[in-house]
Amino acid sequence: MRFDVLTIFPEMFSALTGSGITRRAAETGALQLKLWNPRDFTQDAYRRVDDRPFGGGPGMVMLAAPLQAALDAAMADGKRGPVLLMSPAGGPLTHRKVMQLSQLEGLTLICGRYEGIDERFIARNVDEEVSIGDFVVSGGELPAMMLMDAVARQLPGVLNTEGSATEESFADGLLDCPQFTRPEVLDVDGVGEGVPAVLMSGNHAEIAKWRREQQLIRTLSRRPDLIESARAAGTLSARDEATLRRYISDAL
Ligand SMILES: O=C(N[C@H]1CCCN(c2cc(-c3ccncc3)n[nH]2)C1)c1cc2ccccc2[nH]1
Repeated sequence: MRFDVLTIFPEMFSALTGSGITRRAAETGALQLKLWNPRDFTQDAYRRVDDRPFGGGPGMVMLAAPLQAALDAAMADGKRGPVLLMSPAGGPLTHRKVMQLSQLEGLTLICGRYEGIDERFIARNVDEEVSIGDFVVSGGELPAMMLMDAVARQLPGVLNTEGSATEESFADGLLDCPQFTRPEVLDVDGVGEGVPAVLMSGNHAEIAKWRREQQLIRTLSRRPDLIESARAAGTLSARDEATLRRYISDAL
């Protein structure tokens, strides 16, 4: 999948292509990233990408022209899917949205800085605004990298075990179960903490049952809204509902 990203800080994206799963995805070509710096498309000697806001007020606003020239160059390099603006005002990035985006051939992401982008550029070019949460960070770059990381994990061949992508948290709308690894007894402040016996049993049916129950219990206690969504989506089985009822009655 091809990502075209407009940013005045292209060097930030080495965090995505320089390590881990997304580094391997970039090396194998599963994830293709092309960065377009509006500063490279300025016409003035100072390579200006921002200016003072009309109407006054603090800070600076990103100029439309350099962004437009950078976007036009990206499009000339091959139109790739919708143009998304990373913004707190956007629709929430959810697992469902990530799955939808992962089906596309490509995406163009706009990363704003300063106090924002001239609205005329947004109105003319942006298909959709996407938010990673109700908070403001210094620029759209980190939100863009989070979106690309989440999408890349859903691309064929990116995760080692196919099961990971489908089994990971949110894939079935629930939070993840607790994970344990060696040592079998972990010395914490002189106290040996063990691992749930079922995980050491080798009984894969019982392990799967325990993990599903833990997912349900964790989700009910931390994100009950996700239980309602899963119920509405019809992804809770009769056994799941029985587990939830048992947990609730035990908690009363
Ligand atoms: O686009 C905006 N700001 C630009 C310039 C300042 C840094 N930017 C930014 C994007 C985000 C962001 C993106 C996606 N999800 C959460 C936050 N935080 N900060 C990009 C922006 C800031 C803002 C604040 C309230 C409502 C809407 C808003 N849009």
